[in-house]
Amino acid sequence: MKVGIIGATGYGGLELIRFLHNHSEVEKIELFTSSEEGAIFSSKFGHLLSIHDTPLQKIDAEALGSFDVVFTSTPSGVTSKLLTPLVGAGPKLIDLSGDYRLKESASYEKWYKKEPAPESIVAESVYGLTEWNEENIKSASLIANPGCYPTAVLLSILPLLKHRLIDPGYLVIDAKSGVSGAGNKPSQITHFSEMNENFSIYKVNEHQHIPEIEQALTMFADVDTSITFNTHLVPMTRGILATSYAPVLSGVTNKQLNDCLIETYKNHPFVRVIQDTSALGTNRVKGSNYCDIFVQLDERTNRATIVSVIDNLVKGAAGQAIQNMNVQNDLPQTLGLDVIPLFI
Ligand SMILES: NC(=O)C1=CN([C@@H]2O[C@H](COP(=O)(O)OP(=O)(O)OC[C@H]3O[C@@H](n4cnc5c(N)ncnc54)[C@H](OP(=O)(O)O)[C@@H]3O)[C@@H](O)[C@H]2O)C=CC1
Ligand SMILES: CC(=O)N[C@@H](CCC(=O)OP(=O)(O)O)C(=O)O
Repeated sequence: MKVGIIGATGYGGLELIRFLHNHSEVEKIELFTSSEEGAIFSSKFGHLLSIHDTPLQKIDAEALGSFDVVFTSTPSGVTSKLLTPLVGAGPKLIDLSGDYRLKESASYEKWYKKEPAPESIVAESVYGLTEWNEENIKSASLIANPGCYPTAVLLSILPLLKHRLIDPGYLVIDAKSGVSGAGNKPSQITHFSEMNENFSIYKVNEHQHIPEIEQALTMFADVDTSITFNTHLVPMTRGILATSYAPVLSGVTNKQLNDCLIETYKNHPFVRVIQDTSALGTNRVKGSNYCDIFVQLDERTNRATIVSVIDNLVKGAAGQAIQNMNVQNDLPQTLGLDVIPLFI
């Protein structure tokens, strides 16, 4: 396959390159830029010396039309403008931004405060939460890859909601992310001297992933609810840990909660149900496409504590995007992604 990456110089783009380089069905990877046309990639990113010594190319819809797959790993609001000319032009499209995830334009405008993508294109796009939408992904021409937080949260709570084991009315989700989640553009909140030795909350009750999570709960678990969801920045580079709290429904046991997760994911290689909290942390998934999940019933309060961890740049972005490319092209889901987490 011939693959193009728009936004290759960003963190998501670099991770796409890292995994696609080892993908046995990818023969060619070409890199596209909005700002650095002609620059030799490895002179900008020295770790790719003798691996990607090719020049960055100008984004050109006509040239991209001849590719089998095109990934966009560019900012929300910008992406839909770049992708519109490519829709229906030939390549299968996989977008890592938020531009095609929300089905209602008004919701996108409200939460992203940007101009929405054309409605007809959004209607055609398929939400790429791989483990939950495989059949639709197979035939998708445009995949809206999920956000990093929604990936972590949804994989852990969807089975329990779908099987009516927890109460959807009182879902509280507390999520923490490493700084690479904010991309490569420096800002006040990610400035080393203000982020280091600091643990902060941001976008309180107004994170753009709230409507995405709620939409997916309706789509996959037939649950219509409003969640409390808040996000925190942790002074580390990679990883998300999300803890969700929900009352269990009458009579539900700890075993039922765990059995539900184990049964749901028994044939899904990237989701691991963890029984022991000493094996739960962002370093257990770092650099890999795994999502580790854990659930425990607090019998004192009758509430479930549900935890999930991912690497935001892999299962939360580039890894899941390649997993989706594999499904879309009838390849084994693990192709190119079969790596052991970094751990240390
Ligand atoms: N970081 C994360 O953990 C996750 C990110 N995402 C989403 O994936 C996308 C990429 O994220 P990430 O790689 O972190 O972002 P980065 O900010 O690291 O990189 C984005 C890249 O997009 C390109 N770009 C910037 N502005 C424009 C523009 N106006 N027109 C065209 N290209 C532009 C730039 O490359 P160049 O200048 O070479 O064109 C830049 O390197 C974003 O939409 C993000 O929200 C999703 C899940 C997780
Ligand atoms: C740490 C950090 O800042 N993380 C980002 C996640 C970015 C992302 O995935 O946003 P999209 O929905 O635009 O793809 C955030 O909280 O906004």
